[in-house]
Amino acid sequence: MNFRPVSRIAINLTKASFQQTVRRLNTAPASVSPRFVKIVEVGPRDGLQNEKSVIPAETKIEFINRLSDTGLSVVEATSFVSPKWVPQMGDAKKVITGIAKKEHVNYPCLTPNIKGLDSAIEAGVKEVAVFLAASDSFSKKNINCSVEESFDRVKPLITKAQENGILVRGYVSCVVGCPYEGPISARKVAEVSKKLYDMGCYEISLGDTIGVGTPGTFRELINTVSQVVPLKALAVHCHDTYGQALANIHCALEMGVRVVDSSMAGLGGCPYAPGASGNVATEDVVYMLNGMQYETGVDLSKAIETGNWISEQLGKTNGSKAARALTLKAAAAKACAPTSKL
Ligand SMILES: CC(C)(COP(=O)([O-])OP(=O)([O-])OC[C@H]1O[C@@H](n2cnc3c(N)ncnc32)[C@H](O)[C@@H]1OP(=O)([O-])[O-])[C@@H](O)C(=O)NCCC(=O)NCCSC(=O)C[C@@](C)(O)CC(=O)[O-]
Repeated sequence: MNFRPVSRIAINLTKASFQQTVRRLNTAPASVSPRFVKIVEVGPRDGLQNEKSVIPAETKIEFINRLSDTGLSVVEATSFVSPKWVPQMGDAKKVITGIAKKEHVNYPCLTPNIKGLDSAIEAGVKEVAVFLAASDSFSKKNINCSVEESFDRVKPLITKAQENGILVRGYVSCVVGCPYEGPISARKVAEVSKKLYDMGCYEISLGDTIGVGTPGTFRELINTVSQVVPLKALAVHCHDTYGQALANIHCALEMGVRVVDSSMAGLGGCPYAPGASGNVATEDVVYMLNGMQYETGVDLSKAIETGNWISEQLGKTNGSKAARALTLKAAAAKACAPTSKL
């Protein structure tokens, strides 16, 4: 089942009804089927932003096109951030205008400020994401302002995006721990999440930026945040530094969350989160969800092909365990198959 893209529907609405309608439509999959989990693929953005070698725009474009063919309904494509801060994303316009956009896929892009939003609008982007943190120290390192100042920065951005019929997703980073401050309280995360939701973000993605969470901390986190933001508007974004990502996602699913961020081949990491590893691999998430009879719309074999392809382009081993196991299994089966006689 494919997730219904809302941007083209929402664009004709009056501003007053925009926010409510967007929320209703974006949470539709869960209400249509409680077994549907929306996967937000962040590989082209979070996955590649921290790569040291320059990745040609053509490779990024082909990556996104391949992702669009796997059945994913959301592929976060790039970031309109300062190239001085994240050089790898300096080709945002070339990438977003170069892809073959599919009707059933949304292609959100990160925008930290009005300048980024303006560039995104110029490039025809229909959905953007703002990214804040629950930790002042991380916020200062990542976007050069405190958490409080970041609200002043994104408020006019959200308003302008809505005036232009553009959807806004909100990220909250460091939801369990901060690389500079240590543990972060669930109450602080709830406070930032509620403020972002009230400002008009249709979905709040809870980012365990350095992957320190466990099902214990995730349970407390989701319990606390869901008291102020509806569960159906929450997503989880788990880095896998301590090998806890799938367990944390499982915990979130059991609590009713139905949106999961992940990155093909487990690529990723924030340049301003030292020591953090990649995101949970999309292939591993799909494998787990298939086994639990959840629906994602994602074709696992196409996802594995795409993850293997991008890993080859980057000269890396595919970080997905499911992809490695299934690729080896397929190779072994091929080697054992009787050769046909000519
Ligand atoms: C927010 C700023 C811009 C503040 O950075 P600043 O230095 O305070 O900004 P500024 O307004 O003083 O501008 C500095 C220069 O950047 C330019 N500039 C300014 N804005 C833009 C823009 N949008 N696009 C292009 N250029 C821009 C601006 O024009 C100027 O250029 P100059 O005049 O010196 O030539 C900077 O800190 C920044 O870009 N940070 C982005 C960092 C980033 O992308 N981090 C990774 C994404 S977050 C993440 O990965 C976590 C997440 C979401 O995945 C969830 C999780 O895991 O937790």
